Amino acid sequence: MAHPARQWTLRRRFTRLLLFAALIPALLFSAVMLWQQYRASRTSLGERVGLSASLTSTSIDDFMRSRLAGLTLLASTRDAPLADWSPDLDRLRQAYPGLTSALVVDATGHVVAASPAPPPGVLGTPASRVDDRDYFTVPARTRKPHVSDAFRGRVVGNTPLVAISAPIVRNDELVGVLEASINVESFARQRGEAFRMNGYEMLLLDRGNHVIHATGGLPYGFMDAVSDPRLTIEADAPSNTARTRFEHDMLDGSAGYVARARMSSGWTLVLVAPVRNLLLSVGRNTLVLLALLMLVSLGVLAATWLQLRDLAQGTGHLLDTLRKFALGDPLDTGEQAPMPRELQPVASAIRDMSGRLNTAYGELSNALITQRDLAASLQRVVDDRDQEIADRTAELRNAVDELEKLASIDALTGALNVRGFRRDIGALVEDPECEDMSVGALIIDIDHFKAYNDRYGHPAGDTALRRVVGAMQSCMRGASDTLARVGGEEFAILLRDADIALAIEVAQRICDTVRDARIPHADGIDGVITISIGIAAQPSPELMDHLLSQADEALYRAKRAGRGRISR
Ligand SMILES: Nc1nc2c(ncn2[C@@H]2O[C@H](COP(=O)(O)OP(=O)(O)OP(=O)(O)O)[C@@H](O)[C@H]2O)c(=O)[nH]1
Repeated sequence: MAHPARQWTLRRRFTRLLLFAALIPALLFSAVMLWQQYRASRTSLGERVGLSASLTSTSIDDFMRSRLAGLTLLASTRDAPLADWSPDLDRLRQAYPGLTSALVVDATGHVVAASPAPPPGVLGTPASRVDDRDYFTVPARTRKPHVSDAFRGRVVGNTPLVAISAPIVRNDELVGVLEASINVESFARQRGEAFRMNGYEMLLLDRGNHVIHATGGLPYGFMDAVSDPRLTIEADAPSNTARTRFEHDMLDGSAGYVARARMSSGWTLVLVAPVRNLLLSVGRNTLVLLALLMLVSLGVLAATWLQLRDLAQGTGHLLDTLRKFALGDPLDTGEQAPMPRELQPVASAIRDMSGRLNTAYGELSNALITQRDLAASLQRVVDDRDQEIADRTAELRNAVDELEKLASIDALTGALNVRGFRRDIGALVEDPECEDMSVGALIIDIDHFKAYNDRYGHPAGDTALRRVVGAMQSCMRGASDTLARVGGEEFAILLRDADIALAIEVAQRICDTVRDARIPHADGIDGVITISIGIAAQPSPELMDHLLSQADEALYRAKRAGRGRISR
C-alpha cells in the first residue's frame, strides 16, 4: 500500500536543523570549552593558592620581623633600670601599631614594667610571673629574639595573642626579657577576610600546630590542636616554601587545593582553596553561555520566522494570482504587492508564462474553431454521402424487390410462378401465427388444351391461358388466396384459413366461372374451355407437399371422371 507523502513545513524543519546543526554542536563545543576552562582554572587555582601562601607567609614574617627589630633595638640599647622602662614601652607600642602590650621581665621571670600599666598591686605578685611562657624561657635560654606560639593574655586581658621577645643582656649577663604581645587579629584577621572573599580559607599554626588564627570556614578555634597531616608541615621544612597538594575530601567533603608554607618564625600558614567555587564559577559561566545561546537561537528563529512569513506571503500572493488566472481572471503578479526581491524572478517568470499561455490559448482557440468548421464540413459531406448511400440502397432494395417480384411472377399470365408459389408456401409454414391454421389446396388443369393449341394456334393458346387466369382470379377471396402457374396449362391455388368445405366452394365457383366465360373450344366440352380441379385440405400448414400431392391425385380423379369438374 502506498504511504501518503509526509507533510512538513519550512519553519519546523528549520527549527530542527537549528537544533541539530547549530545548537547541539554549540552545546557540545561549549561543554568542551567549559571543561577546559575548569581544568585550566583548577591548575591556575593550585598555582595561585601556592603563591598566595608563600606571599602571605612572607608578609606575616616581615610584620613580625619589623616589630622584633624594634624590640631588639630597645632591649640592647636601654640602660635604665628595668622598672623604669614603662615610658619606653609606651613609645614602643606607639611606634608599632598592633602591639597589645609590652612587658619587661626580670631574669627570674617577674614582670617589672608593663604597658599599658597593669592594675595596681599586680606587679611583684605571683600573678605577674611569666617564667612558664616560651616568650621568656626561650630568649632567656638562647639569648636570641624569639617569636612565641599562641597563648592567651594573663596579666593584661585574655585576648588571643602571640608575642615577640628579646633578651636584655648586660655585660654578657641576662638581666631580663623585653616582650611585646601582638593581638592575633591585628595581622591575621584582615588577611583572612581577604582570602575568604576569594573563596579561600586561611589557617595559621604555631610551632606546636596550635591554631593562631582560622577563618570562619574552618572548624578550628584559637589554640585548637591540629593533627590533620594534610594541614601541617614537617618541622624541618625550609621556610617560605609553599607546598601545594590537591586533596579530595576537604571542608565538608569538597575537593580543593591545600598550600602550606613554613614561616621563618616556625609557624605554618595553610591556605585551603576548594574547587567548589570553581564549579560555581563554571556553573555561572554555563548559565550565561546557555542564556546567550538561547538568546541567539531565539533571535535566529525570530528572524527566520519573519523571513519565512514574508516568503509565505509572497508565494501566497503568487499562488492566488495563478489560481485566479486558472479561473480566467487577468493575470496580476502584484507589482503593488509586498514581495521580497528574491521572488521577483518568479513573478516575472509567471508573467512570461502567462503571456505565452495567452498566445497559445488564442492559437489553440483559432485551431479549434478551424477544426470545428472542418469537422462540420466533413460531417456535411459524410451526411450527403450517407444520404446518397441510403438513396442508392433504397433504389437497390426496390430494384431487388422488383427483380424478386419479376422472378416470382409468370410473365404470360401475371400469376405467381413455381418459385413465387414455393416462397409463399415457405412463408406460411414458417409463420408461427399460422401454426394451427387449416389450409386448402386446389390443383387446376385446362381440359384438352393441346387440342386447343392444335386448332387455334399457340398464340391463341396464350390468350386463352390469360383469360382462364383472369376468370380464376375473379373468384378468389383476396390476398389470403394465392394463384400460381405450376405447369404449362396447370395452376395451383393455396387457400389460407380454409377447410375442405370452403375449398370445395371456391373450387366449384372457379370451375363454373371458367365454363361461364365461354371461351370457344371446338374440341372441348360443350364447345367451350373447361377446367378440372383436384381439392385437398388439412388442419395445419405442415406437410404441404403431401397436401399438394393429395390435390394432384384428386385432379387425376376429376380428369378420369370426365373432366370439367371438381374432385376431392
Ligand atoms: N399456347 C400454349 N400452349 C401451351 C403452353 N404451355 C403448354 N401448352 C400446350 O398445352 C398442351 C397440353 O396438352 P396435354 O398435356 O396433352 O393435355 P390436354 O391436351 O389438355 O389433355 P388433357 O389435359 O388430358 O385434357 C400441349 O399441347 C402444350 O403445347 C403455352 O404456354 N401456350
